[in-house]
Amino acid sequence: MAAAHCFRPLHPPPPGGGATAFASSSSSSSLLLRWASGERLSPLIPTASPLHHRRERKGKKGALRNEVGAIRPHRAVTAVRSLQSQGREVEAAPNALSSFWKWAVENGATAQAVKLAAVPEGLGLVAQRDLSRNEVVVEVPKRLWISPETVVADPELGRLCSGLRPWVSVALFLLREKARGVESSWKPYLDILPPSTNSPLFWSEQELSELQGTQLLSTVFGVKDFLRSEFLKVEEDILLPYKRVFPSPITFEDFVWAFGILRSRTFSGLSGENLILTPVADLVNHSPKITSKDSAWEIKGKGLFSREEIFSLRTTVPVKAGEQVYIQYDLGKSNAELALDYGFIEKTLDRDSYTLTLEIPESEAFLDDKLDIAESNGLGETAYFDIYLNQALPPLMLPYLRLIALEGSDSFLLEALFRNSVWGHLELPVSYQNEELICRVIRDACRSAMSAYQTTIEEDEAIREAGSLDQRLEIAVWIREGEKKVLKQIDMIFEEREQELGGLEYYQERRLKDLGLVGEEGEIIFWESK
Ligand SMILES: C[S@@+](CC[C@H](N)C(=O)[O-])C[C@H]1O[C@@H](n2cnc3c(N)ncnc32)[C@H](O)[C@@H]1O
Repeated sequence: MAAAHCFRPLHPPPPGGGATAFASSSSSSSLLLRWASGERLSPLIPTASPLHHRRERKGKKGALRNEVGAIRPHRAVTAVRSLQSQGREVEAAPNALSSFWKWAVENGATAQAVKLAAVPEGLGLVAQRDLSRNEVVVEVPKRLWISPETVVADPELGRLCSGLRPWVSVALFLLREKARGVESSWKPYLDILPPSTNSPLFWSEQELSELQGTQLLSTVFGVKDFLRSEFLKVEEDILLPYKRVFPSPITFEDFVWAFGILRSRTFSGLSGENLILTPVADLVNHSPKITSKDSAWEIKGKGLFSREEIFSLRTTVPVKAGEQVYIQYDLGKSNAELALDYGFIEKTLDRDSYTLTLEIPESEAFLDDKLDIAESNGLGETAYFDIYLNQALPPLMLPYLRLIALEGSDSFLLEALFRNSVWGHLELPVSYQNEELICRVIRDACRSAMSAYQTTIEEDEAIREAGSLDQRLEIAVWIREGEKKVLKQIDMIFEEREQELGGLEYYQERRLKDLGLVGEEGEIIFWESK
């Protein structure tokens, strides 16, 4: 199977490349569904990804005693000959770790009771003593951050990169510094960065083929396509014309690497202009066991009189000596998002999701009215609904579906007279015909999406249970199994609904009850004179 021979557009076809839209079999219907996930993720991609649970704003929490001792380089030097990165042995210069710690300390980084060490996740931070919750473990002064400000202050890149998206300018900074080799003052940091992660952005065609039929695959194609167009722009405007600044060629793969580094190493809430790489703090790994919503980081002033900002990383749970300090990267991310951003998944079912994309077709006779109603309720011509395993459907989904499916004799609800009350009506079944249509279209779409996968849920389970999977294959199997389970769940919800259609109460019946013309059991009420 060659799934990845080309990148798909930002609006990718549905999983497996089948038909994009599903018109209902009713010839009069214009209900249109589009199934894809890439569309929503991709336009947001330029902002580097959140790494950890969001703190409302970059907080300057006033002066804080610098209570941490300097990192002593010798503490960091564990016997690491090669860094194990995501199951792959990555050759690292023997002294890379110690050089990195020495460099970080010389530039003002401090750490409390943690050492840098090789861990199953690559590199990580290991507690040197018992740590309580909320203890500061790493502090990184601003001069060690790599941010859009760093680029602006750069004598060569500052001018060249003005006007670029913040993440693109930081990516170019990383690539320029990498190319400078020993000339770069950032070399010790660049030397410990992994050459890739297990994000599907770095997978081979053969590895990607294991994702056949998945939304994640569509998203990967969409992101790659987006990255390619960004790369072609910077190549034309900066890389080729300014050979003096970029003497050696920068490839698309280099650009994807820089993007992957930003995506996997920036903390939640630090995106756009606030995007920063924070060497040392960015070595902290994620644990699914940490479910605390407490933020692990803040930005504050260093010392009582210093104005310099520092990035401060804390524990969010107690940690025993010798154990790794972990944080929760983002409670709100699905497994597909975790895979794309960081190259791992959580083996918990509540991260499995499927994004349902619904669209009011442009050909729709009542497009303006439907759009007006959707917009008044915080939705648009296209709406995305993340559906999670074992969770109820998003509350706005059914009203939106009923709105798209309104036609024929139900169209009176679109009249201006109903504008203030129509959403309330759409929250409940409108008519047998309307409700049946949405059930049929959703179930058809589920079946069509399911047919695009090359394995069944049972086959994936068997593959997983057989064990000893390569990490990337394990991600692929988990993702495709999870998506199918969610699709099956959606199908079952609408199957049950289909069976209930005859017993549901519809708009006209509710209206007659409101007018007192029909009783609770549907019986006609007569007014008889005594
Ligand atoms: C912010 S960096 C953490 C430092 C990283 N381990 C290193 O060696 O540079 C995030 C990356 O660490 C790895 N990582 C973090 N938590 C992980 C986990 N729970 N399972 C697998 N990999 C993890 C992933 O490669 C992820 O992209």
